[in-house]
Amino acid sequence: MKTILKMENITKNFGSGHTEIKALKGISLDVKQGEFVSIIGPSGSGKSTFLTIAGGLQSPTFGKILINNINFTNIPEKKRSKLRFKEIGFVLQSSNLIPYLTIEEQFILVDKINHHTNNDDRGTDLLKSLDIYDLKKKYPRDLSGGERQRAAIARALYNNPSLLLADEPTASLDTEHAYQVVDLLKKEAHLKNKATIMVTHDQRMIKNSDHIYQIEDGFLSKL
Ligand SMILES: Nc1ncnc2c1ncn2[C@@H]1O[C@H](COP(=O)(O)OP(=O)(O)OP(=O)(O)O)[C@@H](O)[C@H]1O
Repeated sequence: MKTILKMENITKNFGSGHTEIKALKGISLDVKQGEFVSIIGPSGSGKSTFLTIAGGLQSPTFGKILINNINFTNIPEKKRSKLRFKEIGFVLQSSNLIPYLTIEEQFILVDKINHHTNNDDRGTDLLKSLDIYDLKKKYPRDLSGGERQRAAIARALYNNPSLLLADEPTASLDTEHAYQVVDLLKKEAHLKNKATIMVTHDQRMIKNSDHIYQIEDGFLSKL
């Protein structure tokens, strides 16, 4: 299977001098098509920093990132954001839905940006599999935190990215919906060949992952 994400010796420092924080200390990781990878670690260990760097939302201090064999670290920002939009789906802790669009309109926006025609079946399937189909005409502000989170997951998947990066996707969900979300992410990885990384501190969610890693104090190790 093709390698979708390749991270080589990634370091991230914040600040300088005696206040410098070394958040990531030389992390290397390959994720292939169809792999579901979980990363666990305590609060402050560097999980969110790792994920945002993997997706090009911030740059590493040192090291190299390749997405589908394209060097993500040294291309111009305009090209990087285009590639990011096409290839990467983010599920972030703050749900990144557009506040003035209904849930179904969020999908239409994705199509417009991509110059695609609307794939109603795909949108319907995703909303149904996350139990939020009946909410499709509502705005994000009218949903509960957990429903918003699931809508953000549906939108990230709708775009059909080759790499899916999910930061604590089950944090605001009850147990039943948490398992439902993880099952869907796994299914997308295995059946639709997506490289998926889920960062979580919930040990219950990492069962059946293809690989499990731990981040501790800025270091990544395989479990
Ligand atoms: N923009 C920033 N400026 C300065 N320090 C930062 C910044 N972002 C993160 N850090 C620091 O880097 C370290 C790793 O933070 P990060 O948010 O990646 O941890 P985390 O494992 O995701 O934590 P949590 O589980 O609590 O979300 C922490 O010490 C944090 O304070």
